[in-house]
Amino acid sequence: MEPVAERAAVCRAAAPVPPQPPAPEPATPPDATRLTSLQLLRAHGSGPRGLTEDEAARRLARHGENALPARRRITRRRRLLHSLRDPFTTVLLCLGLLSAVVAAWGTATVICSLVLVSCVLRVTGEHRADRSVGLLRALLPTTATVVRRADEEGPPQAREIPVGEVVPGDVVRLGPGDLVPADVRLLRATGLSVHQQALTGESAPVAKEAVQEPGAPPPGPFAPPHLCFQGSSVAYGSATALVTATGAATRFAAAHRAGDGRRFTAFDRSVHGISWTLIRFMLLTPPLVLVAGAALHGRGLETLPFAVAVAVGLTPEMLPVVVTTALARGASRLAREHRVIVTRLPALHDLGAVDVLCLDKTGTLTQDRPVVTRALDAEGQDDPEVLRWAAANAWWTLHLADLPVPDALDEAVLEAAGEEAADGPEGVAALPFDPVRRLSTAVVRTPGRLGRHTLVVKGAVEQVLDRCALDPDERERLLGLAATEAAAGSRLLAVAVAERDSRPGEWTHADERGLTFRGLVTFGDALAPTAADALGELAGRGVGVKILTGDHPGTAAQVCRDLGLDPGQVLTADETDRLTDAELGAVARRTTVFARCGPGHKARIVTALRAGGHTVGFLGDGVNDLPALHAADVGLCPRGAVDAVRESADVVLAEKDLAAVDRAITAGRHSGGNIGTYLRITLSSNLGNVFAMLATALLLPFLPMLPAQVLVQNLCFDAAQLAFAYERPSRAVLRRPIRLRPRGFLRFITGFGLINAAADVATFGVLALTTHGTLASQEAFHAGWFTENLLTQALVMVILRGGRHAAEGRSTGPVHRAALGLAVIGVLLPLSPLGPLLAMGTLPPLYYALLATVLALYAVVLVLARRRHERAGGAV
Ligand SMILES: Nc1ncnc2c1ncn2[C@@H]1O[C@H](COP(=O)(O)OP(=O)(O)OP(=O)(O)O)[C@@H](O)[C@H]1O
Ligand SMILES: [Mg+2]
Repeated sequence: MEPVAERAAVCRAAAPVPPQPPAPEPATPPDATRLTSLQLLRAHGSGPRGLTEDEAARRLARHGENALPARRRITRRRRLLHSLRDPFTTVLLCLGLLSAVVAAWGTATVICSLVLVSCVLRVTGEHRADRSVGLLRALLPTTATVVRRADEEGPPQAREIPVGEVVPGDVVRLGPGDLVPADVRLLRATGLSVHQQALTGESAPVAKEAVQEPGAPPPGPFAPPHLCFQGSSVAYGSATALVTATGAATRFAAAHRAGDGRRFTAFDRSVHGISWTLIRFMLLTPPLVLVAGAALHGRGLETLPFAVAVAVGLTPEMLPVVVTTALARGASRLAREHRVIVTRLPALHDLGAVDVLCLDKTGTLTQDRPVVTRALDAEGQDDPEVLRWAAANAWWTLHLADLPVPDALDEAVLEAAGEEAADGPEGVAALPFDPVRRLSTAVVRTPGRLGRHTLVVKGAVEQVLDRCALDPDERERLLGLAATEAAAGSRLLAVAVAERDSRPGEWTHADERGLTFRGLVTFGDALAPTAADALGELAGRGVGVKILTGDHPGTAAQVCRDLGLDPGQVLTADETDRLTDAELGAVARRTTVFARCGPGHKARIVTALRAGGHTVGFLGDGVNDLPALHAADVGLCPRGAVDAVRESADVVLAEKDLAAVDRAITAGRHSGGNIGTYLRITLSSNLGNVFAMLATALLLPFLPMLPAQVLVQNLCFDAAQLAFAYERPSRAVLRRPIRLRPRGFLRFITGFGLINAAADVATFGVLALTTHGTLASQEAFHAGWFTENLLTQALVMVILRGGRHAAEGRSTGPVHRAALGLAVIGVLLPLSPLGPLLAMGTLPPLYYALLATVLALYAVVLVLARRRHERAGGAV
């Protein structure tokens, strides 16, 4: 390939604006929308030959680092505010306020301390997790190509620099898959389209062009066609542009300072869905207790602190802490052991829930190292002339469109053509490849015929044939020829040409018609070595794999067969276009291979699968995969993916290796499984306690527990349950997608909650018996109830934890140790000096003996219920 410096020289020769002497940078930013290109270059103290390195360094010191949107840090203050806005925290604070209003200062203080502890733990946890994500992200540097000079007299050199070092006034080059590093004004553009989804929500790429003297801009901050913005990326085409604003001064930063524009993912659907159900429960509890107290015992507002405490008892305050800790631990283990980087923590949970994984073919199932195997004419006979035309197309689209690097197919064509590629006819224009049209076109001077130009078009067979002058039979025959080649697993490019009179004006897509078909170039692309095994592993883990490719249906199907995956009936993107979203959802469920997909098709299929209730992961590396990556619950890409893809992926793999996806999914299930177990266990016992307390509150002439006791008990539970973040789940948990389905989940927590409540009520009977039926000693009752609650909680943790230690019959493990601690506190606290402080009395020894019997029975019932639940297919 031609060295970068030479290409910079080409750029200089073609640039319409003469070099400018350096001018000082303006105090206020010039108007990039209205000024002419020349005025704007001058206003920025720059020129088409770029800044000098010294000037760029000065500007970097003045303007600061050009941080990309996804990489901007969240401050601790913002994080704290965010955690206070968490629904549970809000409800807890309201309950605290309510307690303060009725002067229940003890309850109010305990609630506020709970909120404080959970917020502090959460903020520090998230901060630490984010810092490590940030450090890992730093291992994935994103670069921009700038044109700069060593000094005033030096020649312009195009070179890659970290995006953070781009400054206003820099001249940058953009190619397919590049992130737009800052806000820029286009100086020149060829077939440029950009994805502005992060800015405008619009998923289709938007065409952009250089306008030397702009008129009135269209409405909307991101609409001007001659401006591109940080936060967008190049879909296809190329450009040279002037940087007008960086970092916090960009329009994206201004528009998004307020919100973070997150999408709704599987994590939100499950954890948040459950949270809201609980909050409704919580809000219902205090009025219920008050009404019952008033109706049965004629109590008034004095019951309120108890009612509030019961509602607090229901809250899983530690949920955000357990979630963050479990995810952060999983993410750091993945990075350490498998070099897989999770760039958005909740994505790890979603990864554990993935039941459909969509893949592109090239580079994932195959190595994306295509090698030309044949060049054949329309009759299927070898014809080197076809390769020469393909090479002329590849060479001139690469050079005239300023593409930084050739794509893999072009590279293979140039490699196969060798010296001939450079010695071919001289090019005059190029329309670079775009994955929607699946074509690239170059216009060259016709060899030996003055005043004549030849249009050389190469691309997908169907698209090329559509532009050829052919009768339908011939077209069918040529499609058949291509299908035969594809059926052997080859990738294909069709080549067609047309001779035209030379002309001064621009060449456009409209010129690509009436072509003469010249033939096909076929490519071999070896299978990825680990793909076959990984596909088997994924199937074994209950993950359905779907291939979404831009390639020929025959090629895609054969690659699947070679890997031992049954392609079934291949669906082409044209066929999906004829289906409604609902129909596509149904068809997508049973289809494995989708061929000839453009970027929009890939995204639509992913969306249809998600709408059908699947949690979808998407793995891709090309710019044509970007919309689908955005549409999926989890976007994955290899480290070598184009910048735009890597910057928006949730999970970045060290290599293009499907086996790494399998490991990442396992890690996701590990963390997701722990979060699920935590939620199930915590909520079922919380709910059980609330049921029991409500029931006994109706029967007893006094409160079954004092508010302070409820809250201390709650604190003990919370501390013990942090252990779930550290547990190693059993292999059974890792065998299928982890999904918290709110309905099944609620059934679990009410079922096990009722068993828990039954144990509590049995204890109530025991207490009645041991205190000789008088129930006179309230303090003894409270102590007995407290001990029983903590012991049953410890039992539930051990029996329902489903951890590896449980499954493998071993007795150590974080949850086990925490349960033991809880049990010890449950027995000893009422007997310690703290007991009388919390108004707990001593119990007769007989109570402990009877309690042991209740607990033994409870354990048996729990084990039986767990078995039944597992037989019914439920997760523990
Ligand atoms: N440089 C190119 N010039 C012309 N046509 C091309 C070029 N690259 C690809 N094509 C055509 O476009 C088709 C689709 O390519 P695209 O890059 O969209 O998908 P892909 O990367 O092959 O597949 P996947 O989506 O599995 O990664 C190819 O099958 C080929 O026919
Ligand atoms: Mg691709």
